[in-house]
Amino acid sequence: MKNNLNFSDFLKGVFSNFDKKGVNSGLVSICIEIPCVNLFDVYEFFIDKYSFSSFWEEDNKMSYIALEKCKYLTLEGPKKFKVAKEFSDENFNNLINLTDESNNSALSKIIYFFSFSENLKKKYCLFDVPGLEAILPKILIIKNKKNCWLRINAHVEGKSSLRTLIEELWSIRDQILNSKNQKSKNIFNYPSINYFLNSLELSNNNLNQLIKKGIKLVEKGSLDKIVLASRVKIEFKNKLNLINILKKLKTNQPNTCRYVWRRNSKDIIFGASPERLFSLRKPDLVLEAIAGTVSSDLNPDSLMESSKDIKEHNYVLEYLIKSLEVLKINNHTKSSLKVTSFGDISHLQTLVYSKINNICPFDLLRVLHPSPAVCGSPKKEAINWINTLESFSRGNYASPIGWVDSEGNSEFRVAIRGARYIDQNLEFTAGSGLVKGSISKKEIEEIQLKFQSLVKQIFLAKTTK
Ligand SMILES: C=C(O[C@H]1C=CC=C(C(=O)O)[C@@H]1O)C(=O)O
Repeated sequence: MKNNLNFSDFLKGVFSNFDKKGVNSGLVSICIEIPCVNLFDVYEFFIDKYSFSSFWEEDNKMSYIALEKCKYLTLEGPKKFKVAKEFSDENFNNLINLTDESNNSALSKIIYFFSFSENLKKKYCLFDVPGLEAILPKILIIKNKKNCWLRINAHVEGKSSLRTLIEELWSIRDQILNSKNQKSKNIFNYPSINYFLNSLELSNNNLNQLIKKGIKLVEKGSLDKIVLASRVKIEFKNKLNLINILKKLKTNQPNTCRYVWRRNSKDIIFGASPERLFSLRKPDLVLEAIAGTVSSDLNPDSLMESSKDIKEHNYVLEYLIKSLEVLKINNHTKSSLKVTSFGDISHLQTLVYSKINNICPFDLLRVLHPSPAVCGSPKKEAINWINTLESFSRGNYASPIGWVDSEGNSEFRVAIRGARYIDQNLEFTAGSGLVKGSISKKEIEEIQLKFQSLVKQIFLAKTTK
């Protein structure tokens, strides 16, 4: 059925559902199952054809490519989670589903990217990002294990515009099925890895000062924990081989979520995040504490004996559990502490499981973000110190990126281990958690390790397919 689906039968089915809805116009959503495809082939084929796109890939879980915006909202100011919820409610209420999909993975989705915090630096610059971007994508190509779907959302006025939309869906379906045979012929001519690494070295001086100030704060007891970050900008005039970077990240950084938010060809955020903020498959909620770091080249099990790393980790874990209490979620269980490898880097990890009924993803976001994994403890004081000490506005670094579906299921990651390609530069940001007992040399090495783990994948992506 997936392969030999017939256009006129499909058209008839959608028209008949449209008639049953008793409307003549509105925001419609149409979905078809398609044969299993390789998302990299598909993304490579479409990436230059659409200005906006987003990519999301988790190992053995639902993954997608979103192309073009059907509905779009951006916002500044403190009400971003409330407004994000309103956007979600309004669009999912209005969306007229003209096809039935029994599989949850295929449901309509709205995708979100928030900024870390309000821009308190008050120095608005050209490359600032919105506090909230919420997008109902026009096209969604979804994959979960061996199953794939294509979904299209658009406003239609009457049957003839619905027919045009179905024809467009059908044409995209044909292009997806042929995308494997149409590889791009771009030549990617990257600078050498030494060029990247030298630029990272140059950032060391300022970083040293920053980390020392952070350590002083926690040693004095002004804060229990603070996560301070460094930003390195490298001129990058070449075209970015994003697909190969994603392939490298998938192979070399397992257990991460590979993400892309491509505002247009000149502004692209990408990375591979190890940090899940939450996963909600109603009623099951999973929170994840990831903090405490070691290079996977060293003995990762040493983390289990590092009191400094365990302390750093426990601030995150305690915060997650407190957040559940704030939301009046009283029952939870937690996994035992373990070390998980994400490629070059290993972290301490604890999972927190619970069941929820009436709590929406935006309540979770409001309470959970920013956790001490990327901010500190106490939260307010840590944010103030971050704004005082870091010389840049974090923008989307360390902020929630994810999706919410029409049933309220949701998944959010923290946008770390990434870079922003902007105005012919590559901008890397990475940080490290400081607690009593942190040693500045080690924290700087940790930040360098985080930079290098991504730089390596970008460099490796320049030639190999
Ligand atoms: C802040 C970052 O990592 C966080 C996530 C995991 C482990 C971390 C740590 O051990 O310091 C950080 O809290 C970053 O990669 O920029």
